[in-house]
Amino acid sequence: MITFENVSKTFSDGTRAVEDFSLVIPSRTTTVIVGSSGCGKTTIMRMINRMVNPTTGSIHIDDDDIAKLDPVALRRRIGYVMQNSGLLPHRTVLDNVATVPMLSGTPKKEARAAALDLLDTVGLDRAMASKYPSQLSGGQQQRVGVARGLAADPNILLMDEPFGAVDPLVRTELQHELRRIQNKLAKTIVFVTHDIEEAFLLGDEVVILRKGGHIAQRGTPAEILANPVDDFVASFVGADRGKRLLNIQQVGSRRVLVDENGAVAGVLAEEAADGLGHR
Ligand SMILES: Nc1ncnc2c1ncn2[C@@H]1O[C@H](COP(=O)(O)OP(=O)(O)OP(=O)(O)O)[C@@H](O)[C@H]1O
Repeated sequence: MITFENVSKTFSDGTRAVEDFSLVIPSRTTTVIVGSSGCGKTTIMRMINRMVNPTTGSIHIDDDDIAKLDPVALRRRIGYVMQNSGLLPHRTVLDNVATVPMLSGTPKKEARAAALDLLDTVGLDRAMASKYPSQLSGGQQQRVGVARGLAADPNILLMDEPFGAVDPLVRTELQHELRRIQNKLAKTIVFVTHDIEEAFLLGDEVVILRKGGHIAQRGTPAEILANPVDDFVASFVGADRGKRLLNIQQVGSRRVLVDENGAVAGVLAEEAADGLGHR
């Protein structure tokens, strides 16, 4: 569990990035922090591993006040995946993944063997192990980035717009891959994005921010969609434009769901079961 208590951050140039932010992030679930550019998402995330220190307030990981922990040791036990993978260009894929465990004292052979297993976990062919980052596609680089984030077997994984720079098809693939990995590993994932679709797909809990890190609403995707608390949230999730409204349309003996443009979104599950399962 990660607890923010009345956390504020004012940068040295006077920018008040985050004002009085309080949040409890439950363990072993994915919490997505979503909001427009500049609302403070990255600042909030970076305070968890002390890449940024709060001006006031406190952050606890379970019972530990992180201000009292050594930042380097803290960073080594928290996975971090960023938008442009941040891979070391002159190291192979395998060594990029094995580096952090080795810095923490894992013997080289063991770290490399674990890194190969991690390539399997993130869906990368082991043949990629000896390649250099520049020889990989953007999507493959992000997979390596995820493997590297998981390499120290951290309880907490911070992900800062990790799929923001890849094309939409690969992005969808990576999002589904992350769901698969999370179903298996159950880490405490804090994921930052400006994309509400991504937030709803990945988040067990979604936290929608306004500027200054003010929480507009938090809840499960279903709770937020069913009851946007105000016009800001309704607009952010597209509910105000009827974007989320599905209509039931009769097609022969079945009913399908269509979106606001009349495009087919799916079929009701019990009818699909009747129609497809009991033929
Ligand atoms: N090192 C810094 N010094 C001064 N101001 C900063 C610094 N880092 C961030 N800021 C400012 O703090 C505010 C919040 O920035 P932050 O990067 O947390 O937002 P964000 O929601 O992650 O935005 P984006 O989606 O564009 O990355 C912005 O106004 C930003 O310009």
